[in-house]
Amino acid sequence: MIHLSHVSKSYKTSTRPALDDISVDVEKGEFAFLIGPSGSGKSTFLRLLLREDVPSKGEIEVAGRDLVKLRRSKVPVHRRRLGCVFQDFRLLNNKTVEQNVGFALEVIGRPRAAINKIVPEVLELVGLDGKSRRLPHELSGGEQQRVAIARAFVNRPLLLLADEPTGNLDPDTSADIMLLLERINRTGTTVLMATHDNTIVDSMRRRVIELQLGKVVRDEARGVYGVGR
Ligand SMILES: Nc1ncnc2c1ncn2[C@@H]1O[C@H](COP(=O)(O)OP(=O)(O)OP(=O)(O)O)[C@@H](O)[C@H]1O
Repeated sequence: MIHLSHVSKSYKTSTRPALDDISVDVEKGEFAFLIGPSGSGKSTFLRLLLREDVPSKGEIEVAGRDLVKLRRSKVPVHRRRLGCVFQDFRLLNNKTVEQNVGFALEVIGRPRAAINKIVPEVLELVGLDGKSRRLPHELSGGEQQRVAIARAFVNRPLLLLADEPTGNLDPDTSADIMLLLERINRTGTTVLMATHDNTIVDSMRRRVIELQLGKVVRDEARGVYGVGR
């Protein structure tokens, strides 16, 4: 699903590369954590997968697409096959829950009848049935993140990228969000999650890819957050 081969990324204004000769493969259906201290390159990694940027060196393939050769005009089609969730939810504040989720289908031209059928199903999956008419500010942080996950999942993406999705949530709410991401993973969606949350990583015992100063320093099948911590 994700194939990186000898990928480096240098920013013009920075002396050391943000990513330095990274080779990583993530298979279809995997659930993997991307961890590492601030500045280790996690966001850069995710940005390359989204094709928000291109590597300075190396090869990247996501869902069978070569992202280095991908034409600019094909980038939106690539992004539609991915779902994204962020720490700050990024909902449309003037739209209701169902409109936020439905919008993801509208922009790809799905007919209204399909949207009206799919949105309630996905809201039920994320545990938000009954709250479809609320605005984001009428929801708790955990509920807002559920809306963001519903929106990311409504197109049935092959790959879900999550950048610190529990960063603004308390531990109990974070655990609920992780159950939801696991449920989504069980539908066959590959999940890659960047996080600083050691409790979550330690409790899930999934694959851990650890970056430090732009290099992969650990890649463990059932890892914990910190070795020996
Ligand atoms: N647009 C940019 N221009 C120049 N340097 C950048 C840019 N974006 C990131 N960097 C540098 O690249 C390195 C990796 O940053 P990145 O944001 O990928 O780390 P991170 O692991 O996501 O950190 P955090 O956990 O704080 O979000 C850092 O040294 C950062 O200063």
